[in-house]
Amino acid sequence: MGSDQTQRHQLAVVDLTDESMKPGSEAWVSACGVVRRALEEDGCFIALYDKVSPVLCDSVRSALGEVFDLPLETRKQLTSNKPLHYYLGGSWLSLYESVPICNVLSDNGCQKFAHIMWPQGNDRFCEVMKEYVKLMGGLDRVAKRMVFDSYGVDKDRCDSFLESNDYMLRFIKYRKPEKDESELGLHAHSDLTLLSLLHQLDLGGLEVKPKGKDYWIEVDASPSSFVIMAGDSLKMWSNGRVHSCEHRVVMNKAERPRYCMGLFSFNGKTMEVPEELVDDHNPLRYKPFDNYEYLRLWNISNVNDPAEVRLANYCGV
Ligand SMILES: O=C(O)CCC(=O)C(=O)O
Ligand SMILES: [Fe+2]
Repeated sequence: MGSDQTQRHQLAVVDLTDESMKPGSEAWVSACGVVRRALEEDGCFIALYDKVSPVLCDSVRSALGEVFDLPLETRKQLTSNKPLHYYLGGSWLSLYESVPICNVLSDNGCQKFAHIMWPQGNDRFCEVMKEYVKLMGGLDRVAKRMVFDSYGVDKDRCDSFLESNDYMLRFIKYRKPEKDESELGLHAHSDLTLLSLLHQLDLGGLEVKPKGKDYWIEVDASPSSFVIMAGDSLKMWSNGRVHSCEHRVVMNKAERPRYCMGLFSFNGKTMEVPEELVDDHNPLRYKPFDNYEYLRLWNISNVNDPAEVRLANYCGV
């Protein structure tokens, strides 16, 4: 281990602000290769994406503040019949807290959330969040199209897959640790998602462990970059080729609370490994997969299991 090794290993950066980045173009084909390698080796890459303007970022920071200024009892009202789509915090998550907007890309996702948080209404909040999640949703779609392209799965299949994707946005906050308290904001884990898009709008603290390595890479915070991570469900879809990104949050430099936004995607329909990803060298590893049933099986006793073990237990061939 050691800082030497860490410094030599840099996460891949893909510039999506580049106007020439259109499907089929040279820039696109080359970026698809970078994305595939990054997801297979590190489970993530950094997307530079300037569509979320500095003004919008400021408004999103204010929206985060507004959500966490509400009484705890109000924030805890966020429940859903979908597994893990509820308020998280307290107990073993001592510094971390997060509040979800479920079905956030549906027409009334933000309004439903705002209505529970502010029964008198909050039109400004809805306007800001709708604009923000539309842009983040666009980024998610570009990333998935790149993944499909890179494995030779065609656009129509990608479009029909995207239609059944379901999105949750989380407002995430970590309080500053007290003196003598652990600085671990969020323990090492991989997400159960297809993709997780993380926007460190404020302070850094996110760290990623590349596949098979024993060191962590710090991910710098920047309003114009997003961390795009593969979760267990994309690993399953890719027949195990994509690495479900191992990550954690460390609050060792924070003199104030840390805020972050996360867009998490799941699939609403049963998923199967595409035939393009199965051959003699890569025999089928997973049976058809129900994303929500998989979420339902998650619990505190398997939180530390590697994605590999969780997937093998749930849908291994
Ligand atoms: O706060 C972050 O940067 C990461 C959050 C995270 O990993 C999660 O909510 O699953
Ligand atoms: Fe995570």
